[in-house]
Amino acid sequence: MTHAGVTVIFNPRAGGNKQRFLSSILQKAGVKVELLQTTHPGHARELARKVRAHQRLFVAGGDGSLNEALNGLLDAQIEGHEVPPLGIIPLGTANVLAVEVGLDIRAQAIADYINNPGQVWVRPGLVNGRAFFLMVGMGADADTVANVSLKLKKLIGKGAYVLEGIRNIIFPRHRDFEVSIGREQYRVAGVVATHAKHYGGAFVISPDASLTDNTLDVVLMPGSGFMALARYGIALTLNRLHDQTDVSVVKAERLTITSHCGPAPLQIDGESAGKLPCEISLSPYPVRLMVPQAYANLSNVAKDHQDIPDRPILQIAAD
Ligand SMILES: Nc1ncnc2c1ncn2[C@@H]1O[C@H](COP(=O)(O)OP(=O)(O)OP(=O)(O)O)[C@@H](O)[C@H]1O
Repeated sequence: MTHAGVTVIFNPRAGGNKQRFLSSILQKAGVKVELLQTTHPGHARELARKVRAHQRLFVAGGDGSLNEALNGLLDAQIEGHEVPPLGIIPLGTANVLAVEVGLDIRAQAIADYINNPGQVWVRPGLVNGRAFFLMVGMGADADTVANVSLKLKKLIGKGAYVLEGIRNIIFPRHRDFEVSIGREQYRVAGVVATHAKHYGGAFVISPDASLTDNTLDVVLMPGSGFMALARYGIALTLNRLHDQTDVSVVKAERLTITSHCGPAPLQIDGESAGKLPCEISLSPYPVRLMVPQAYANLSNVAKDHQDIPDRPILQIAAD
């Protein structure tokens, strides 16, 4: 990759303030960066929209900040601009995208990645017009994200999600959805449409999913009782959710989901955002994601094997 200027969007609230860790990474990388600090939720989107294509843009924060920056790039693309490649400096609580692409979280490894990233093309997901890199979910997971105590998250990090998740298994709020994929209809208690293998950290939700595929894996969970929800939760922590006998994983480019239990919340890349009904598809605007070299090489080997072109095929006018 050529040595373009580096812009870093930093969320000082991600994962508690990790400014010192960021300074140490940038010092080790030895690059001069333009550092843009967010001052409010949604700010990363505004900042990313203005970063031009000749820069390399890194988001120092969690998956939520990365999602905002991704949406800023989508805004810029819709306005007709070329956009910069996007990378992650993982400072958040769960950092699922960093886990997905195998980015080591030690300062020196991140510094090496900043200086010498690989690159893959990704067609982000779109849900009701909002872009996502990782996943969109509804049911116990979205209720958990919507109701997690921010005070507790500050104190115990991911543990706050575990406690709220258990509460939502015992006292489920929303668990009756209808998923339409092509001509098929599924009545389920929970669903996650994922572009990533990983979920909630290092848990594997769908081993066949890939950020660089032109499909999403739709994980359908029909069981709505306490025992079923508890089993799904435990199976997820053992990376075995996908092979529960009542769970199915369907590959899809487009789906719609409606609620039979009122205006249920959505979680998008781990943040609570919007409510059902929703339409999910893949964005016609691909982005360049900066990843560790090993991940880029593996993706390219897989592409050679499957004869997939370098840049994703656009389907703007299709179906
Ligand atoms: N200056 C700020 N003050 C308050 N909130 C902010 C600020 N900048 C960004 N945010 C918000 O912080 C939220 C959480 O950020 P982010 O996802 O990056 O960190 P995290 O939640 O710790 O990590 P993860 O998503 O990996 O669990 C985002 O929704 C974002 O809108």
